[in-house]
Amino acid sequence: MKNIPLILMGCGGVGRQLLQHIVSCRSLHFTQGLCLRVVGVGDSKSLVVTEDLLHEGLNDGFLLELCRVKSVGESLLKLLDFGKCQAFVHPESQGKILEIAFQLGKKTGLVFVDCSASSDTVAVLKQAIDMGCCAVMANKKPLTSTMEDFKKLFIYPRRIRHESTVGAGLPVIASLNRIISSGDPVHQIIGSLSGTLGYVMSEVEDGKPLSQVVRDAKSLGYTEPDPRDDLGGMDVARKALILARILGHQINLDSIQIESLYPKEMGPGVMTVEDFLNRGLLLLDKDIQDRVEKAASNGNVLRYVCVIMGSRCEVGIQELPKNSPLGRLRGSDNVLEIYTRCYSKQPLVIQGAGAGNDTTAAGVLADIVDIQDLFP
Ligand SMILES: NC(=O)C1=CN([C@@H]2O[C@H](COP(=O)(O)OP(=O)(O)OC[C@H]3O[C@@H](n4cnc5c(N)ncnc54)[C@H](OP(=O)(O)O)[C@@H]3O)[C@@H](O)[C@H]2O)C=CC1
Ligand SMILES: N[C@@H](CC=O)C(=O)O
Repeated sequence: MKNIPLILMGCGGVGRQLLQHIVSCRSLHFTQGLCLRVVGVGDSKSLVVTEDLLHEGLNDGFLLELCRVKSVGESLLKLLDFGKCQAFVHPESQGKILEIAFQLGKKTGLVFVDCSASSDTVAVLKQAIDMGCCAVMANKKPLTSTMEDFKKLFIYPRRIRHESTVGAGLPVIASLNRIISSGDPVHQIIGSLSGTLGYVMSEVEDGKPLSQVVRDAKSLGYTEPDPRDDLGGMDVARKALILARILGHQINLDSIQIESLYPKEMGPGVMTVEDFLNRGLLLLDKDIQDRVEKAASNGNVLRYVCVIMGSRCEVGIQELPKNSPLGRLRGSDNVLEIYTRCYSKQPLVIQGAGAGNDTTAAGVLADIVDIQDLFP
């Protein structure tokens, strides 16, 4: 039986869904000769760790209780009542995480799973990789900081997986990597890569106000913790940057042209998330409705589109024929068209659900299972 120990950073919507997938796939993994052993789970404030790091993971009852505790907004420390764990609070927890990486990295290949939405994890991930650990990420921020960080994270490319950073569970990164490995040059990528903006556009087309639709997208688990990351185009820009960097372009976020759907006066430094959701969005309803109606009068729809051509990346709204591949998209679906030498007239097309906790966590789980060859 292959034993894959992992430590989960972030137990919000995606992280908790991942734990539930791990528990419900126990017998499937058993038939595949695999056992995923969750040795620790952390959030922004604390960390819970199994008592016997070398031999035992947190048991399934504990993991399900953890999901319950976090889903009602309680602290991980509450789990001390459940027994069989040690708990640490920040900043002590950071030191503990690195101690575990040092203890288990070379010996077991411990997988760091980043389901946080934080930039802070990059430092831990880089050190953990240096200590022999693997990394699986849904979090885009570590891959979109400096080029130096990006290179350090990929110093052992076999040990890092991040399928869910682009298109959630869709096989975007795997397909692109196969194209690159085969030496087939990528000429252009065009896509609609935001589940939130896809959902927003198609619901506004159906006559619903933007303010309501964004709140719905948040409760469906499509948005980033701050939905302005989605509406401002930053989340799509991060995905574009990840794709461009995989293609070998050494660029940064500031080289990407980004169109925002909200003005600077509603930015994070000015309004809280709650204020934006309750007050700011209402002020945007009319403008977006007018734009959608104007496009409809031309037989068109609005889509938030990402274009990568060489090292040039742009993300923004385009008015497109209703019957085009991007125009036909509904709900949170993403679509990506990859044009290469082999796929020149007809692009390789990847389409399907592009957001949501279930599909994203499934993508993370598949990544963890995919690196099993590295484990004894
Ligand atoms: N939802 C989706 O459809 C998709 C999401 N993703 C990505 O998945 C990630 C998670 O998203 P989601 O679950 O919705 O986000 P949530 O906001 O629901 O959860 C984020 C979690 O990360 C924790 N956290 C914050 N900072 C740190 C830190 N420094 N160390 C450890 N944990 C930390 C938070 O802690 P606390 O509980 O204390 O706040 C929380 O538990 C994001 O990066 C997102 O971009 C990717 C593809 C699709
Ligand atoms: N907020 C993102 C989630 C996936 O990355 C989106 O809406 O696409």
